Amino acid sequence: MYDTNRPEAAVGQQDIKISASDVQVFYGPKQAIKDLNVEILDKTVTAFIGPSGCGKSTFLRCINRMNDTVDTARVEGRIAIDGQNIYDRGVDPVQLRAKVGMVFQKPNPFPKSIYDNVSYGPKIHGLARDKAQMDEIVETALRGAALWNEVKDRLHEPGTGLSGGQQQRLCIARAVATAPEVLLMDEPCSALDPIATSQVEELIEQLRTRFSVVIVTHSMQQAARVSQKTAFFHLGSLVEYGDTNDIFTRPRDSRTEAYISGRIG
Ligand SMILES: Nc1ncnc2c1ncn2[C@@H]1O[C@H](COP(=O)(O)OP(=O)(O)OP(=O)(O)O)[C@@H](O)[C@H]1O
Repeated sequence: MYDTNRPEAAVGQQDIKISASDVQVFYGPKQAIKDLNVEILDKTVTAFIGPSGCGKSTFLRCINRMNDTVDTARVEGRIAIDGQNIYDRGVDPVQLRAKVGMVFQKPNPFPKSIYDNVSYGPKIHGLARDKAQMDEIVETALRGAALWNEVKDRLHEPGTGLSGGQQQRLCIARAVATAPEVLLMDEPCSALDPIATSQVEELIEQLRTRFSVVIVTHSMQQAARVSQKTAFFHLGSLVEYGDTNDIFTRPRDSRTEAYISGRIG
């Protein structure tokens, strides 16, 4: 039913990058995530799938503490990156977000030039000594986001003047410019046409050679194409997590089976 003919051979014994234990998330009195435990691997694409409102984005946003910005949100439990609990008092969320980048559903470039969009993060984190080094960071990030050739002659034009697909790759360049270790993507292709979607999917395949990529997607075809691991969420619980191939061909839980066969959703 789904194309699961992906480079499985490339999935070996990767290290655990993110480890979540007994995570509960509340918005006011309402519980959005219940008793979540999961280990997400380095250099792997992990897809979060499940019906609308099941908590995929909520959990994704816990991984870089974006939920700190929601007044009513409360996160309990432990989420560790390389063994360090990101909710420890000493962790600075701004530093954390440089290490754990995020790309949103709707491309959201700053109202600045293409160059400034990409140099913004490196600038606030002091990653460049001088202009020459910043130029290099910007070029590397744009190349890494497969956008350099399209924009190299218009770096000082507004990022908002690019097409939707180019804007999303610009947002990916902006996220990769701070040399993150994890990239979180919340339905990154939902506003893109099929050509731009396949460019972003090809990019995801390249990005995972460098870091851990976690993607929320409503498209099961996309999850099957881009991910090696899949987590199925339902009503705030992580129901099933495993190799993407197994989830789509031999789901263990009847709720997963019902979702992938289109009976719930
Ligand atoms: N800022 C918020 N305040 C209150 N409740 C929220 C907030 N954000 C999400 N929720 C609730 O938390 C639950 C999980 O939402 P979440 O957005 O994580 O689900 P999702 O699986 O990503 O959904 P979708 O696929 O529709 O994007 C839902 O019941 C939602 O209404």
